[in-house]
Amino acid sequence: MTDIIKFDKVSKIFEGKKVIDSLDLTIEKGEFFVIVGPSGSGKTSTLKMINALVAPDEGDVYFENKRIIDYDLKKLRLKVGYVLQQIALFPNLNIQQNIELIPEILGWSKDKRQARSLELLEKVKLDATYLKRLPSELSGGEQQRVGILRAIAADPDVIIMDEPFSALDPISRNNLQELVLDIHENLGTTIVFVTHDMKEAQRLGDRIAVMQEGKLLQCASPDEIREHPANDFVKSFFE
Ligand SMILES: Nc1ncnc2c1ncn2[C@@H]1O[C@H](COP(=O)(O)OP(=O)(O)OP(=O)(O)O)[C@@H](O)[C@H]1O
Repeated sequence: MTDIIKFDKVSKIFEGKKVIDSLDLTIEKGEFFVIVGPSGSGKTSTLKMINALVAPDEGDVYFENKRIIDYDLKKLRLKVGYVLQQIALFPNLNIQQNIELIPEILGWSKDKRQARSLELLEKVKLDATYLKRLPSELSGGEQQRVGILRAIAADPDVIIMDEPFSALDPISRNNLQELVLDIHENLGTTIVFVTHDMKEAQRLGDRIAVMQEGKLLQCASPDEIREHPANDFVKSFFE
């Protein structure tokens, strides 16, 4: 296995408080990596370092063996698909335009873009009539499906997802968990997924990083954590 992302003694200070504390973490290519922890533990800040929305105050984050700070920002962001909790489709663009945003920036031809949109919609069981609809004409679960398609449309090297399903009802949530597992299995894309829900973490993750107050408590497979929790906090969080 090769590393795709590496955190090397990374700290972040916000308003005098160390919200990430000397984080060492390696994410392997093709892995479904879940970061879990209570509110305020530093999950989102950690995730945002991968697409340079947050910069470390100490240490370095590496992407494909190159320091994030040495990347051209636009190039980096094209390599990293981003799915947010709030459904972040552009409300005035139709579904097709939303999905084709990055392929268009990358200069794909119209035919290639359209073929990709149709292929992706089919993957999530939405028919071609959805192409011309506006986001407001879709349910929350459907919008989040399209949000995921937009993130994967141009085959990014990594998809980062920040609590993408927490605003959805349990059925949509379950369906979308299946969808990302399916995408992961079929495309083999590295996924870094933030959640505060340990059940979701166990269902999705090849490995889980458990954070508390900016510190990494344990990083291991779900089975390993279940069998050998690093401390009482991890144990109770897992139960
Ligand atoms: N831009 C910012 N300015 C100041 N403080 C911030 C900023 N971003 C995050 N923080 C603080 O850093 C700490 C960690 O926040 P972060 O969002 O990374 O945690 P989290 O584990 O993702 O939490 P949640 O599950 O509630 O989203 C929190 O105390 C938060 O208030």
